[in-house]
Amino acid sequence: MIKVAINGYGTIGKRVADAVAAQPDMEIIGVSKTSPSAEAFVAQSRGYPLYIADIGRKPDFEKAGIRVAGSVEEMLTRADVVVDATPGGVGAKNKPLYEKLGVRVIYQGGEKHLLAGFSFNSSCNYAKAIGRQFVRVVSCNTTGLCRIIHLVDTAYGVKKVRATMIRRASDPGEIKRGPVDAIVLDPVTVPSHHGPDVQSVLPTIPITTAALIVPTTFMHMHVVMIETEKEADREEIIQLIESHPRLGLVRPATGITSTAQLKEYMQDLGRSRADLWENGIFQDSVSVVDGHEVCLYQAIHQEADVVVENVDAIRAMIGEVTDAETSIAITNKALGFTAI
Ligand SMILES: NC(=O)C1=CN([C@@H]2O[C@H](COP(=O)(O)OP(=O)(O)OC[C@H]3O[C@@H](n4cnc5c(N)ncnc54)[C@H](OP(=O)(O)O)[C@@H]3O)[C@@H](O)[C@H]2O)C=CC1
Ligand SMILES: O=C(OP(=O)(O)O)[C@H](O)COP(=O)(O)O
Repeated sequence: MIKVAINGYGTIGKRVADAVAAQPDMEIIGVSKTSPSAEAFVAQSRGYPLYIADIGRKPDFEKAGIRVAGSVEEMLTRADVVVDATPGGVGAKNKPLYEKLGVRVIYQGGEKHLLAGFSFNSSCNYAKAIGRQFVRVVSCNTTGLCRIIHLVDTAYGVKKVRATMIRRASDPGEIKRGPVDAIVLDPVTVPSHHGPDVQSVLPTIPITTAALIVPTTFMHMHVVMIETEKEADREEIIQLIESHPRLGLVRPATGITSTAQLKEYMQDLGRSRADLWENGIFQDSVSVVDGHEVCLYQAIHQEADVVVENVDAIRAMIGEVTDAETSIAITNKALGFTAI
């Protein structure tokens, strides 16, 4: 069993922990937080040993009725792989400790590519992660872009990509973030970080991205336009999406035309935390213009799509499963996840 520690048991960390615990070849040996808030109670109820960054705060946790297993450093020494899901920038501060202990670490998209020196997406470059000490799972939007661009590139060759990300303002529980009544250009300049981030996984893809933030919490929405080398065919693209384990089709018959309805659909399907792990590609939006430009809308659930990628990254770093298809199949099966 691969021993996994989650350093940072928040929005992403708590989901990765549950996904890891469901795998046949992995176990959670500990999760960490800095403060005794609700997620600490969740960790305790799930039976995950809880470690804390500042051991001097142990009495605060114990007063709240939360058992503390030890310090983060103690947790790290017991792990084969650490998933660092601390807030963006904290992972960089943790690196000297990881280097000192010689432990394998997966960073998240809030950290810079150079911190790990390798950016990961299961469908694009799984095998290149084998044996690495540091890997970065790219951000949620970048993950969604990489999945669809790689599919189209493999089928037709990609000449150029243009994508606009309409981004959710905050995660549902983040009460202090906005905007409440605005459309924010994030950033005002073009490209947004997503284009260069896609190139950190798919270096040969010419891509320009723009990003705006709107006052919602459910998911991001992408407008994607991909110019192809070879002539593309709409029905064939739909079939390719249907056979991809991390791409889903939002079918016209569902009547779903929004992120809100898609989230409700996941909830009603009984998905853990109503999570959409796959790209939610609106089938009716898939079009081919002039034979060489693939256009589509896709919903990306910011809290969910990177979770399954983290699980595959763990397996790749350990190197016992050497191909992406096998790892993806194990991950999906353990979660009971079949793309919509
Ligand atoms: N949320 C999202 O939509 C997505 C986020 N990401 C990336 O994932 C990473 C994590 O983001 P997210 O889950 O949203 O963040 P959260 O703020 O939800 O969670 C961060 C967690 O880290 C803990 N923490 C903070 N500092 C430390 C520390 N020094 N040592 C150990 N634990 C610590 C926090 O505990 P406490 O609360 O007790 O301080 C909290 O549990 C970021 O890089 C982000 O960019 C990627 C894709 C999507
Ligand atoms: O990885 C994400 O978005 P991104 O792909 O736009 O960087 C997550 O939604 C986190 O975004 P945030 O930095 O607004 O919390």
